[in-house]
Amino acid sequence: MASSERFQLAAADYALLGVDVEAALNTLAGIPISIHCWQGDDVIGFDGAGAVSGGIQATGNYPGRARNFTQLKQDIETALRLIPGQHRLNLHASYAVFEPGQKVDRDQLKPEHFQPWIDFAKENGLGLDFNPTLFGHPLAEAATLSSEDEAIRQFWIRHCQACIKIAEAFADQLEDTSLVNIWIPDGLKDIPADRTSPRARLKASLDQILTLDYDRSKVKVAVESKVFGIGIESYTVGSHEFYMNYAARNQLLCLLDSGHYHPTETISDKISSMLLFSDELALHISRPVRWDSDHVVLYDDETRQIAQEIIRSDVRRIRIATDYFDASINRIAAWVIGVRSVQKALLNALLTPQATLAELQRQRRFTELMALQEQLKMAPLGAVWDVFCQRQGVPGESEWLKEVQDYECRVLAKREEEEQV
Ligand SMILES: C[C@H](O)[C@H](O)[C@@H](O)C(=O)CO
Ligand SMILES: [Mn+2]
Repeated sequence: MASSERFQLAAADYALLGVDVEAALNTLAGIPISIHCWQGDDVIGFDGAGAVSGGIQATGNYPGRARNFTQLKQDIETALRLIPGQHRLNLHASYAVFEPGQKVDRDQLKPEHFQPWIDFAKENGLGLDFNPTLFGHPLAEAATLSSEDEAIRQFWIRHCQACIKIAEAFADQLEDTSLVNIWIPDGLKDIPADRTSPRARLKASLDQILTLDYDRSKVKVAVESKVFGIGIESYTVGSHEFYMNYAARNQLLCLLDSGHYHPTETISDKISSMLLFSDELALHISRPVRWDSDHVVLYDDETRQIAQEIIRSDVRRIRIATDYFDASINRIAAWVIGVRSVQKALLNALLTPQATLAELQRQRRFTELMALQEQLKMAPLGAVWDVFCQRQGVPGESEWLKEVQDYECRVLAKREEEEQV
């Protein structure tokens, strides 16, 4: 059966449930995802300041890692051709592009070091988001914004302020707001004697960062918590309670990463609570497997639940980003699978008869609610997704991988050969 016929049948099925498929497709086309640049090179960056650190790890050794701006840009362009819709690019400060001999340390970064990225964003109609990089650097070996060493703490404060100014340049040049997300790896391997002092120093550091004069209508600052990391198993300075309170008191965005909570704790359950108290919320959609392992996002239960909560709340108040890094598979495929999975989950949520389900819950008709929720799992989502891809000019489910494999032979394999010469 032709895809258009399958689509017509699917649309008719959804109409019986009271769902308007065309409206769902229009909404989906307008939801940007901030795609993390760091999947392309295993979070290494270009500034050569140090290997990835801070309790995060990209495991695997798949050939073809991007080694420089030109390669990473080419890989991102390839992935974008296989991802439907118009999106954003999420950069880390460690991806600054320096002219030969012009390298500066992270506290001295300026917008000019990101001009090639801004130009790239303009060419591709992308928004830009940003992250100070407080890991993979000699001054991040112990602690950063919570450091006992005043010189180190000030270095990272300057770095964060520099990043806010860079994001302001993104916003100005792209005429679009930019999110700056602060995540730090500070914590302790073993049982602390003093939990308060590092948190007090982190609070003072954030306060100092925010004394910077910047345009809050253009740059949105977010803070990202974590329950633990490798090597900091016993105590994380930037805990959820710390940042949730800090964000609320300072009108910042709280960023929820799906890998940063206890294994049975889900961020899908947090979205509705957060939005009752904040105008906006930021998300890192990841896939933790037993720990914050940053596996590629799949169309799995929690991703679907997150998407349901985004759609049931207000998608315009939520800044959605991906965050994972898998070095064991083709990195372009990793981007494509992860971002398309988030989009499929959003489509599924948009094709859900939300009002009917909510009414069943309100009337406490839980048997019917459960039966309908199960019925919906069999709904013909795939036929609608294929047409979405077609209309957006990207390959469908059974077609995109061929293009990645072709790119692997033409481009990625050559990188390995060049590296060996
Ligand atoms: C590289 C990112 O900034 C990092 O993944 C951070 O967002 C995080 O989630 C750390 O676990
Ligand atoms: Mn994250």
